[in-house]
Amino acid sequence: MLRGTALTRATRTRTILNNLSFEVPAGTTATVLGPSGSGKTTLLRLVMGLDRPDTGELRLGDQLLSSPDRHVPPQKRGMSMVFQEFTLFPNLDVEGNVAFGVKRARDAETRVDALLELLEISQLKHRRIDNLSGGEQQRVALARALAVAPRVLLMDEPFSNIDAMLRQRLFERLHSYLRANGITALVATHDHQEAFYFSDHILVLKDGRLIDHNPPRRIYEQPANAWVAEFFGDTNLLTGAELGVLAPGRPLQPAARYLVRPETIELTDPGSGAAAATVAKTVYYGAYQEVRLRLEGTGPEIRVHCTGPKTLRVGEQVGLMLRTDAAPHPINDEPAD
Ligand SMILES: Nc1ncnc2c1ncn2[C@@H]1O[C@H](COP(=O)(O)OP(=O)(O)OP(=O)(O)O)[C@@H](O)[C@H]1O
Repeated sequence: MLRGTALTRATRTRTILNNLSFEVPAGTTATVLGPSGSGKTTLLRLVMGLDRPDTGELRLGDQLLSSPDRHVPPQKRGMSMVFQEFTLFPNLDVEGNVAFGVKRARDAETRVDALLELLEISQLKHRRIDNLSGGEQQRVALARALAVAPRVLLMDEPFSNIDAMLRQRLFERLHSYLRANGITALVATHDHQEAFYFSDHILVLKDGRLIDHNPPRRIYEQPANAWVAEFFGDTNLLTGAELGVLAPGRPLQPAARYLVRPETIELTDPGSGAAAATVAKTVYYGAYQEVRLRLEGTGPEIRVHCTGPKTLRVGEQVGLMLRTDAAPHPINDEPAD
């Protein structure tokens, strides 16, 4: 278990990490998600031991790694970190880079070859670093970090330079590899799709505070507040009174606000459903069509994601209702810390 307790890191003028407490169970992957400048890299550097907390403690299992008066140096933590800007050795080839920390191990060559294969860079084995693409260098950096068989792998935006198709494939393989080898991982990203795919838990950071810390489905369906709801996807934030129009008979608090995800609203033929609306705008996203609706009478604009072959057009009349299996989540606007 990697455990941070009340970690704070500040400069003279500002607080970068504010009283962070979290747990990452051994062998699981957690992503650290947040907008640019929210403190993700600082948290990873602190876990790696490249930076020290001003207050709080960091432990791996029973071992105290960091506290205001104790600091285990990075090379003694059994961790590897893949940085946002790659730090490869330009004078060595790909193999030399990946083998750097394991040269003396008996199975070094097999281990290096297996990692090159895992990350689809075997064909680059004898290439120089300085003529590789950004995505290729990223994979070399990842292979090098795994080669030393770390207990904990820290990755800062590890797939930012890799195209979507390859990224998906590498995700799957890396995920299985981490699981099979019992490696605990902490991955910083600002891409929520990447976080959904990859994580057992997501740590959501905003302005240096941990505002949500839960498995992906919980974060998407029952986020800590409206900001988290919006960061993780399109939202409708409706009062109980507004939502009641789409879901008659549901027990709702009229003045409370509810999160209603766009895919939990069903469009029906005009004249059917719970309410009537007109299509005000549509955007095509491939897997679904986003439709913005104006309810008859007054009321908020409603966003709906429609799948299937039917294309809706601006001005068209539709019926709509909350899906019977949807569970609207009451939203609390106070940060949950
Ligand atoms: N050594 C430092 N001195 C002063 N400010 C710092 C220092 N390190 C980080 N910061 C500031 O702390 C904030 C958090 O930085 P950090 O790099 O951790 O954010 P991030 O979430 O990783 O951002 P990005 O997604 O852009 O990489 C930023 O506003 C940054 O400018």
